[in-house]
Amino acid sequence: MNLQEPNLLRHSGYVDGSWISADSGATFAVVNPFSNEIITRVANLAEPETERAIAAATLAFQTWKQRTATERSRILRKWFDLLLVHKEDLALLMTVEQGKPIAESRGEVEYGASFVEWFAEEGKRAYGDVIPSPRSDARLLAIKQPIGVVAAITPWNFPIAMITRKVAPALAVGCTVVIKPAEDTPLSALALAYLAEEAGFPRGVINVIPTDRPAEVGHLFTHDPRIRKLSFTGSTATGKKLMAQSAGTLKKLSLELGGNAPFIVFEDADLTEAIAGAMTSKYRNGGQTCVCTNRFYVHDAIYDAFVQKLAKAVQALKVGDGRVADTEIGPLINNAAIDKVDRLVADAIEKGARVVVGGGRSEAGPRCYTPTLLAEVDTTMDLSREEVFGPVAPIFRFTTEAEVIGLANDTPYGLAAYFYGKDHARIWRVAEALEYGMVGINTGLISTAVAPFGGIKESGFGREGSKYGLEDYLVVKYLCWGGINDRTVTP
Ligand SMILES: NC(=O)c1ccc[n+]([C@@H]2O[C@H](COP(=O)([O-])OP(=O)(O)OC[C@H]3O[C@@H](n4cnc5c(N)ncnc54)[C@H](O)[C@@H]3O)[C@@H](O)[C@H]2O)c1
Ligand SMILES: O=C[C@H](O)CS(=O)(=O)O
Repeated sequence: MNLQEPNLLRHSGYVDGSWISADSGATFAVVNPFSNEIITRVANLAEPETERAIAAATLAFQTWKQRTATERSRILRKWFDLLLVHKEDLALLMTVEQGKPIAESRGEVEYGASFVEWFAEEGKRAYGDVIPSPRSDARLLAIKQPIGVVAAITPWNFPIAMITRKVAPALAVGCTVVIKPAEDTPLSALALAYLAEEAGFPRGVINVIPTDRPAEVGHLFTHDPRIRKLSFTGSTATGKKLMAQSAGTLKKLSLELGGNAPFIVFEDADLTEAIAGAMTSKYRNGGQTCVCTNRFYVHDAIYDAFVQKLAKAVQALKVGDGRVADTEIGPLINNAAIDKVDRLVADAIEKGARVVVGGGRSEAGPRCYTPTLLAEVDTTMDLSREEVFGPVAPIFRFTTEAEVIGLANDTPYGLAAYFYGKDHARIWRVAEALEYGMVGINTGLISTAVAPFGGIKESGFGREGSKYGLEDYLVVKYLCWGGINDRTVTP
């Protein structure tokens, strides 16, 4: 892999300002999901090294929180600048370890950097309140303070953005962080740490624990009382485990979990716009995003036209090595992922779904799946309930607004939903009726650092990005200041 800055390819953990090997000397392989080749090996850190990272973050918190928001902002801004200067190298590292097309990797570097830029400024606005006092002899205030040491556990599908979306607000308000990236994609996380060191973050403020032993490290994160906040992005199943494990030390939690996004097309929708939105919300990162459409609901009156138009766009998608400039669909992350997609498609076909495009593995690579479109699907099929996390578009029919709202909400998940239509009154009704944390209206792309990202129900809680994203790393302290009356004056 030819990097302009070879130092960005890191093989060690980053603890207390040092690049360290595992105490045991153990390493684990990082594999290119397209070629199945080992890219490199990385230090396999475990509990002892993690304990040292927590100790370092705890010590560093005492001084980092004393810096002014302006001083912290300047270091975050420098980090943002470095991320953009090294965009090409970071994108190549990401494509090689995660598989996404290089154009999407470049986009993610910019998207991830935008959280650093946004919170470099937002950290200066952790405003409190002066409260009108009910007593003449006292003054009341509410101030905001950093919660403390933050543990961040992040997924493989956005190996930069899911980290910066957490650590940028945490660092901006004065918290320190210990990050456990996904075992599939540690290289992006370690490159982030390298550039953070270059930007001037003091030792112990940022720590990265590469490991293929997530449960062991996670157990320490959830049980150590010095960790005051756990921010997790990943599957709902893992989120539930971590929440239960955190109960003993009552940690503040942010959980960004699984999704099952509906995409509704009403009979008055602009079909061209709806097709464009469908392609974006379904096939980005090969369908491996938490906000990807999982179920399409198309009004009966336009069903055939929609299927025909979407099929044409899906057939044109180029599958292959993410390093090739015009690749649009890369490999799935691992064998378990492609086996799951295979299982869900086979189940749907067995239960009567009609394959319009694709329907099986692609010859482009061992973990490549052909972009697939299934028609005449119904709720007996597993893919109507399970998150496919692959390039598969199942298209359901509906006839009334009430029917489709019921279908769309019939899931334990509540992350993102999308719908296309022109009737203004219906837009309000549907936007308010959908039980999701985020709703795209006549658009298939909603994610930005300036808006609150997050779900409800079993998609988790907490918000990332926007002014709301700052609150997840703050605590409110109430000050009641008595003795205000002038005691030299006799009443
Ligand atoms: N809501 C969001 O913002 C968002 C974003 C990206 C992905 N996701 C969800 O994540 C899932 C896909 O990611 P994934 O397969 O990596 O999820 P995952 O839950 O398997 O892994 C996520 C992270 O948790 C770690 N982990 C796994 N088991 C653990 C344990 N017992 N203790 C501590 N850490 C543990 C992993 O090593 C990884 O770092 C999908 O469900 C997707 O919807 C959600
Ligand atoms: O998959 C999870 C990410 O949050 C998707 S997005 O890039 O933020 O839309």
